[in-house]
Amino acid sequence: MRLHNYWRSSCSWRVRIALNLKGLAFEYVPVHLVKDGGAQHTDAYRALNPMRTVPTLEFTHEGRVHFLSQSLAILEYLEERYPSPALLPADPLLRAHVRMLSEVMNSGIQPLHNLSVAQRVKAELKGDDKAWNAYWIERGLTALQALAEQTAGRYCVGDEVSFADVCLIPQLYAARRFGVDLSPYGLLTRVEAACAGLPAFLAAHADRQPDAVPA
Ligand SMILES: N[C@@H](CCC(=O)N[C@@H](CS)C(=O)NCC(=O)O)C(=O)O
Repeated sequence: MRLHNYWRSSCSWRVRIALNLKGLAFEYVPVHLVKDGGAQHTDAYRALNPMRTVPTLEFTHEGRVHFLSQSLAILEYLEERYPSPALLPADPLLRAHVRMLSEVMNSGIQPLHNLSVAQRVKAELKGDDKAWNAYWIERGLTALQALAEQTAGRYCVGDEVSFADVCLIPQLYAARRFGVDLSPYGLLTRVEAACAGLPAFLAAHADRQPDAVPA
């Protein structure tokens, strides 16, 4: 498998964690989102992913090369193809809770602070992109924590790592990056601390990737 991704892209990071948790080796293919206007906008990359976003997972299945994008679709594919260890609970209701929390981040937070959105807020609307990002992240994390209170154990849903935790860790990194005060989010940062020591999470961390830029 080859993962076309970027070190501090939260969506890429989700897939790196899931691949690591499932023990799946992958080749790291960096896609620089900023340098020279962004490699995601090149014809070569658009042929793999017309949405011009990372991640894209490239792999061969039954003799054909596939390019799968949309991080949650990739997580679902990995879960079905490589079910152990499970990243969704067996119980249908708890699975729905995991998906609900994941979607809060996937469709309710990340798209609003995505690079191309923030770039337009700044360039076209002459707005404060950092304040814009922080606003949507805070609003989303407040909802996320209230929702997670229904199910949290050691992790977001019970005591097993799930998609929700896989989405949470990069989301909190992005929150800090945009100056969000995480002190009101005790439940979320407690789950983050529980994940932090797990090897799969450690290896997937943005700062440890080959294309990471030291602070
Ligand atoms: N829903 C997509 C979102 C992908 C996405 O927005 N990726 C960001 C990085 S986290 C990106 O590539 N942004 C590039 C840009 O906005 O130009 C997914 O989950 O994969």
